[in-house]
Amino acid sequence: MDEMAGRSVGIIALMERAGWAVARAIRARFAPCRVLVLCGPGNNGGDGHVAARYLERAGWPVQVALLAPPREGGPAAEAAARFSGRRVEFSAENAARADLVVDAIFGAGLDRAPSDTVMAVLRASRRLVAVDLPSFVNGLTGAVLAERPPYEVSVTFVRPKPGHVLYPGRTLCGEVVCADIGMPSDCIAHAQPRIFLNRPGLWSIPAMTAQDHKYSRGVVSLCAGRVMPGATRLAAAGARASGAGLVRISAGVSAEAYRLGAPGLVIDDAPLEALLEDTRRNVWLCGPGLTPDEVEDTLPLLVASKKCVLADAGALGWAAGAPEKLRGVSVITPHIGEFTRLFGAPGDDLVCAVRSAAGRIGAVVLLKGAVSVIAAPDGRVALNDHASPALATAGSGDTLAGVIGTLLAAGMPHWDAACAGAWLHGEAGLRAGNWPIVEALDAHLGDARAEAIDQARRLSCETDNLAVKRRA
Ligand SMILES: NC(=O)C1=CN([C@@H]2O[C@H](COP(=O)(O)OP(=O)(O)OC[C@H]3O[C@@H](n4cnc5c(N)ncnc54)[C@H](O)[C@@H]3O)[C@@H](O)[C@H]2O)[C@@H](O)CC1
Ligand SMILES: Nc1ncnc2c1ncn2[C@@H]1O[C@H](COP(=O)(O)OP(=O)(O)O)[C@@H](O)[C@H]1O
Ligand SMILES: [K+]
Repeated sequence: MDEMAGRSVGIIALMERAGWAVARAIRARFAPCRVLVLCGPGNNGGDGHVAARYLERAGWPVQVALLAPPREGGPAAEAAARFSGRRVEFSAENAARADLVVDAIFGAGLDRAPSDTVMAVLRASRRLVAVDLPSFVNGLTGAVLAERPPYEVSVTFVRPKPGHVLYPGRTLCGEVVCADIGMPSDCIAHAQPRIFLNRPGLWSIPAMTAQDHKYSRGVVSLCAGRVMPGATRLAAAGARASGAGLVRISAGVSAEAYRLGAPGLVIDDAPLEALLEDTRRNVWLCGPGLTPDEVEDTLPLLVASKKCVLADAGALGWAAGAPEKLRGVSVITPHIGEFTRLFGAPGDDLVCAVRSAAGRIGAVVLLKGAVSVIAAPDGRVALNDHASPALATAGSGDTLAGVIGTLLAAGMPHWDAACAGAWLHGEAGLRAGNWPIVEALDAHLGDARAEAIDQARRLSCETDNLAVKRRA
C-alpha cells in the first residue's frame, strides 16, 4: 500500500498527515506539557518529527531525541529537516524528565527485539503515546518483544493492524486511534487486505421476512450422546435462541433423556442413516457432548452424506493429532487446547497458524479465545474482539456452536456464518450483564441478531449514499 501511495500521493504527504494526526490526538487528550519525541531511523521517526513540529507550533515545549539518523534523501530525512526545534540526547534521563514521551522509534518496520538502550529509555518514560505501535510490539502478530508497562494511546494510520487487536500486544497499546490520512482507496484495494476486523458489514445475516417459514429459516440437527447431554442441549438452545426455524436432536437409544428437555426441540430416535435422507436437514453439529466412540459412529456418516458439518468439542478430541480426519467438515471451533492437540502449538503468529490449519483441512477454523481468529481455507482471516469475559464460562462454546449452526442453516457461506456467529455470541456476552450463567446468554441472542442486521443495513446505506455523492 505504501509503495503504491509513494508513486501517487507521495509518502511525504501521508507522513505530514500522520504526524498531524498524532499531534491532534495528543492535544485532544493531554494538557500542554513537556513532550519528548523519540525518533527512529525509518518513516515512524519521520511521523514523530512531523508531530513534534505541530506540537511546537501549538506552543507546547517539545524536544526530539534521535536514536539514529534517517536515510538521506528519504521522506523521513525531509521531515527531520523541517523540524527546527530543540534536540537532546537519546537517554533515559531525558525520558524521565519529560511529562509525556512520544514513541516514534519503530513501527511497521520493527523486525527484531529493540536494544537494551531503547528499552531503558522507554522504561524510564512516565507516560507514553505510540506512533503506530509501541516499538516492541509486532504489528502483524501482536507478539511482544520486550517488557514495558502499557501506553496510554497508540495512533495508527489507515487501518488498525493485527498487533493492535491480538493479545498480548493489545494490552500494551492503550486506546487505539486510527487516523484517516487520505490513503487513496485504489492503494487500499491494491493491497488486497486478507485480514479483517469482525464487524457487521463484513458479512450480512438474513433478516426476518413476512413469508418466512421454519424450513426457509433453516433446520439445525445435532448428534447427541449418552453421557454428556448438557453440552448438546446448550448447543441446541443456542441454535434456537439465535433464530433457527427448527432444531432436532438425533439421540438414538438415549432419546428418552433428551425428551425431558425443552418442548420446542424435536428428538429423533431413528438410526442416523435414515435421518440423513431428509434433504431439508443439511446442517449438522457433531461433537458437543459426544465421546470419541460416539463421534466415530456419526461424523464419518455425516461427511459421507455431504452434509454441512460443524465439528466441535468431542469431534476435535477424536481427531487429535490427525486433523485430516476432519476433511469434509465445513467449520471447526477449537479453543487453544483443542487447536494444539489437533495441529500443534500455534506459536506467536496466530493468524498464520489458523490460516494454515484451515488450508490443511479445507474447512473454516475458528480458534476461540478472548480475541477469536477465524480463517477460511482461501486465506481470509477475521479477528473477533467483539466479546466479553462474561463468555468465559463452561458451555459457552456449545452455545456458540449452536449459533453458527443456525447461520449455516440460514444459508450463509461457511466463513461468514462463523464470523457472524462469533459476533452474535460476543454481543450476547456484552448484553448479559455481570457474571451470567451460560444459559443466560440465550435471552440476548435474538436482540444480538437484530442489532447485527441493523448495523449491516446502516453501513450499506452509508456506502450507497457515498457512492451516490461520488457519482454526483
Ligand atoms: N501506512 C502508511 O501508509 C504510512 C506509514 N507511515 C509510517 O511508516 C512506518 C513504517 O516505516 P518504515 O517502513 O520506515 O519502518 P520503521 O520506521 O518502523 O523502522 C524501519 C527501520 O528500523 C530498523 N529496525 C527495525 N527494528 C529494529 C530494532 N529492533 N532495532 C534496530 N533497528 C530496527 C529497520 O531495519 C529499518 O531500518 C509506519 O509504522 C508509520 O508510522 C507514515 O509515515 C505515513 C504513511
Ligand atoms: N476472556 C474472554 N473474553 C471474551 N470471550 C471469551 C473469553 N474467554 C472465553 N471466551 C469465549 O467463550 C467461549 C468458550 O468456549 P469453550 O472454551 O469451548 O468453552 P466450553 O468448552 O466450556 O463451551 C469461546 O467462544 C470464547 O471465545
Ligand atoms: K512506535
